Amino acid sequence: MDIDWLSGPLLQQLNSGVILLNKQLQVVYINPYICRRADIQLESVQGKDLFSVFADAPKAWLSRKLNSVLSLQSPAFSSWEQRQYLFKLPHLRPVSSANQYMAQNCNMLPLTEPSSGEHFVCLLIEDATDAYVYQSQLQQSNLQLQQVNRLDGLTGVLNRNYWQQQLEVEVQRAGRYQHPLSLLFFDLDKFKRLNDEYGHQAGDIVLIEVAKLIGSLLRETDLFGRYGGEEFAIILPDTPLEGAIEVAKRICQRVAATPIEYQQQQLMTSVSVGVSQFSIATSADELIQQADLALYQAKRNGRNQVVTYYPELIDSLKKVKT
Ligand SMILES: Nc1nc2c(ncn2[C@@H]2O[C@H](COP(=O)(O)OP(=O)(O)OP(=O)(O)O)[C@@H](O)[C@H]2O)c(=O)[nH]1
Repeated sequence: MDIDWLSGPLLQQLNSGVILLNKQLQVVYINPYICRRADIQLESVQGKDLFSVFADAPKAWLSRKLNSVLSLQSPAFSSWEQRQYLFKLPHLRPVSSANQYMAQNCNMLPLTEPSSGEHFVCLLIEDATDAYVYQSQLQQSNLQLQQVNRLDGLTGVLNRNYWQQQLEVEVQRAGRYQHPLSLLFFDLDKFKRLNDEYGHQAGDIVLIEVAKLIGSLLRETDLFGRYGGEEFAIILPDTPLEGAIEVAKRICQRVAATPIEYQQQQLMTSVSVGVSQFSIATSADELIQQADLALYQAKRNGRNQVVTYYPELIDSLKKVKT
């Protein structure tokens, strides 16, 4: 059966793009799908160089690819994942779609006219905008999920797991570049009493507000995490001991001076802070232990104050415990 009649209507109605080029990469044919989107008339572009018709196409890369299809007589493919688009064409998704141009998959096929033996290259262009948009949304959701997995659900500061990973990173960085690094450990004072007196919900609000207040006193590069129930920790990169003590004192003063609104009541709280520094401590674990010991000492000294770790502290605490 002769099916020559098929090609005309098919090319007219095909829901993908077809561009036929000769060996000089001049336009022989462009189907209506592309003409409509590129706002061109076939008659006015026939015989013109592809890159004069589509001035934004990646000329060096695409002409190399098309010439290799012609010389090797083997097909080539360009995916939207590799190059989002070859030709700047509008897509048919709603305007709200973030992607301005049609993402494209493009097959490049070598063709030979049977009677003359002349070689051509045919580009078949498929709209891959849906796949592009879905993948972008997926990446966005994964990113959000990753963020959520790093944060403490109640206070929004870093969770313990992620905070500890960051401490390892910062300790390695400080060791490698000989940068100062300090650590603050702090714990709300008499928090059990506050919970018992005003209820657990009031306790939660206090944790949220204290975390917010302290977060506002820190630098962008400081890493603020929730270590346990009412215990928090802050990594201060590039911060020597004196700077860390200053931050710790500021935290102590501001928390003690800031009432927290809860059901028309003003709740007062305070924190005790332990400070340690990388140089005396030589690992992440040691930094934590030393800040924790200093915090313990701050509690023993009467709370609402800052204590810096010093090596003799271990002995004095051992004596207390025995
Ligand atoms: N509301 C609330 N309370 C919490 C949360 N996590 C821990 N807590 C409470 O925090 C209290 C901690 O009590 P303790 O360890 O005795 O410490 P403290 O009362 O603060 O006493 P000091 O630390 O010695 O000043 C407990 O009552 C816990 O139930 C939380 O997420 N929300």
